[in-house]
Amino acid sequence: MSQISTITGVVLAGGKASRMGGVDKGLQELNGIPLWQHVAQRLSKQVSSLAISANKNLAVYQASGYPVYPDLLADFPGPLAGILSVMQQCDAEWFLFCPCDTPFIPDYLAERFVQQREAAAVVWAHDGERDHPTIALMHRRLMPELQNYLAAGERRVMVFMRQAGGHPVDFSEMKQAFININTLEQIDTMQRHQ
Ligand SMILES: Nc1nc2c(ncn2[C@@H]2O[C@H](COP(=O)(O)OP(=O)(O)OP(=O)(O)O)[C@@H](O)[C@H]2O)c(=O)[nH]1
Repeated sequence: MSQISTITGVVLAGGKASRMGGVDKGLQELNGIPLWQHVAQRLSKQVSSLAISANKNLAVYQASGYPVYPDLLADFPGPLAGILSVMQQCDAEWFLFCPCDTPFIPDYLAERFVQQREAAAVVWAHDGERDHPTIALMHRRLMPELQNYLAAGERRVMVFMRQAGGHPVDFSEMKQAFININTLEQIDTMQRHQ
């Protein structure tokens, strides 16, 4: 993998899932498999180790054998809080973050991120239409900047990543792989149309 030898993949499963009525989104099943596992299966083939960021049902996630890192910042909700908390608990250099609600991510995410990173400390996926800032390859040297950003009351992922000198990486040929699931009705519809 050119200039990056090891990457820790992280499934982000620690959100509130308010659009699902507050259930644990990662544990909702699509075709009999929990959403987080769909992502883990695709991600684990691309990285040297895998971890899970979760805040509820920790024992269920831990039963998978992967390390599970809860958020350490109770007052800082949002994906960036999960990202920072993982970096504080896991000393890997490079992380490939991916939300638990994108079950069809490409199997060449890491490869393309590494190839097209140039010198950036963070890059994220762009599907040709939309940015996906929580699908991102990120270096731990951004930790202090991220800490300051959150401490200043900021939450927006995209704003932070641009400010940190990052850039999007194009995956427009695989736009459908970035479908994300936010409601239980969406899961229902997908299963009915298969
Ligand atoms: N660790 C952690 N992950 C989070 C947090 N908030 C969101 N995420 C994750 O970030 C990804 C994108 O989250 P969103 O869909 O924007 O938020 P959500 O809480 O999952 O869902 P909504 O409340 O319906 O917006 C998902 O994988 C979430 O699990 C958080 O506070 N901590």
